This record gives sequence, C-alpha cells and structure tokens, in this order.
Amino acid sequence: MNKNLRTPVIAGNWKMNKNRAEAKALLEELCPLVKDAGCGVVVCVPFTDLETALAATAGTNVKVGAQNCHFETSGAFTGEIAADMLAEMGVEYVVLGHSERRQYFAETDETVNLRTKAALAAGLKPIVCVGELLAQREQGITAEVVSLQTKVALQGIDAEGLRSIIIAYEPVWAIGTGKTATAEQAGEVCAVIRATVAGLYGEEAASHLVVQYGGSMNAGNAAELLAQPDVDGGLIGGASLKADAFSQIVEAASK
Ligand SMILES: O=C[C@H](O)COP(=O)(O)O
Repeated sequence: MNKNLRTPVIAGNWKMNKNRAEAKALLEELCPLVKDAGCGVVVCVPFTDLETALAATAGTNVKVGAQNCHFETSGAFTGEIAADMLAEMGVEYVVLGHSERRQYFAETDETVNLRTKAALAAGLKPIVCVGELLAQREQGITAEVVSLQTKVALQGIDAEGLRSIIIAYEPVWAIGTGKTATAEQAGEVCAVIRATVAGLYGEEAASHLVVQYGGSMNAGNAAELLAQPDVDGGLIGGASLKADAFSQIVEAASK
C-alpha cells in the first residue's frame, strides 16, 4: 500500500523518567532541533510532567501525550487518570496497552480496547501497542498474536475512530534490550497489522493507518527501519530521553 498516503509519526515514550525541571530542559533543547520536521513529533511524558510539557511545547510542532488512561470517565479508581482529564489539559495523544502495562499491571487486550474507546470518546489520539513475547516468536505465532491483539483492541471502534488511532508494533523482546528487530522482521509484522486492519475496515482505511515500530530504535538503525514500506514511524523509549538522539530519529523519518 502506498506509503505516501501516510505522514510518519515519531513518538517518544519517556516511561518513568524526568522530573519537571528535567522535562523542561529536555524540551527546550528538543523543540528547536525538530522545528522543521517532515513528520509528526510527539512526547509521551509522565503524568506529573504533562503541564510542564504542554507549556514548553506551546506554539511548536511538538505534541504531548500521556502514557495511559483509565476506561471510566470518573469514580472510585484510586491512582487512575481519566481520558477527559487529559483532554481537558490539552493533551493530544495517549499510549495504550504498552507491554510494560500488560506485563507489570495486568492489562489485557480487553482493557486495552476499553481504554482505546474511552480515549477516542475524549478526543484523544491513542497509540495502541501490540507485540509478541520472545517465546511466541520462537513458537512461530507472531502474526497470530499481533493480529489478535489488534482485532481485540479495535473491537467496537468504527472507521472514523480508526482515523485517530496509531498502532505501534513493539516486539517485547526488543524493548529496552538493545536487541532491535531486523528491518525485515519489523516490516513483516507491521504489514500483518495493516492487513488485519484491512480485513476489518477495508484497504482504503488501512492504507491511511500509521503503524509505528518500537523496540531499541535509535539514531543508528532508524533510517533502515523507517524505509520499510509498512513502517510509518517509531515509538522510542531510551533514545527519546536525549534531544540529539531523538532529533536524529525525527530527521530520519523526515526524509
Ligand atoms: O515505548 C517504547 C518502547 O517500549 C521502546 O523502548 P526502547 O526504545 O527503550 O527499547
């Protein structure tokens, strides 16, 4: 499918890093470096940094995202944040279903689906993460796992909702390990995701879907990964914590 139909998006996932002063300093260094980016640029920061990030990126092309939201709009859910609360602040994106949330906080395909629907209802743009475990890759069931995660995440979401969604393919074995999927492996699974979405919504809708790769993407390997026909950007962990490394990935996606 024609890659030119899609504008790549490079999103940094800071995970549980950076206090407010550090966030401000990083964004003040980053924003000028990426001001002419030919791709979308997003930083997904800890909840406590959202206000700082919104202020530091105001008037720039850098968009702000959160790293999760709850699926209810309010109520007795101690420690949780509702999608509306994020939207009301001016947050635009939200990472959902990250493998660290699935692994350490018992999130499931079903709750990822609920969170995705809640995010859309609040007007947020979800970055929905899918990806196989190492054991699943070794068993040869990567395509089935990723396709199932994608289908469940999108259940009950119409074509209009899909237009606001990014799907990030993150092989769990490549996250924070320094082990990157080869460009071919990344391209192959991103193509599976697009084919799954085409099966649900049709080829036209799938041809506009942004599918990111995430997992040890860095300034050195970004260009090769992003050259794959079905890889439309990246969800960057470690390399998003340094302005120069992150801006080099943005530059690779802008070509
Ligand atoms: O959300 C980002 C991914 O988990 C990738 O993290 P990483 O770039 O540190 O491997």
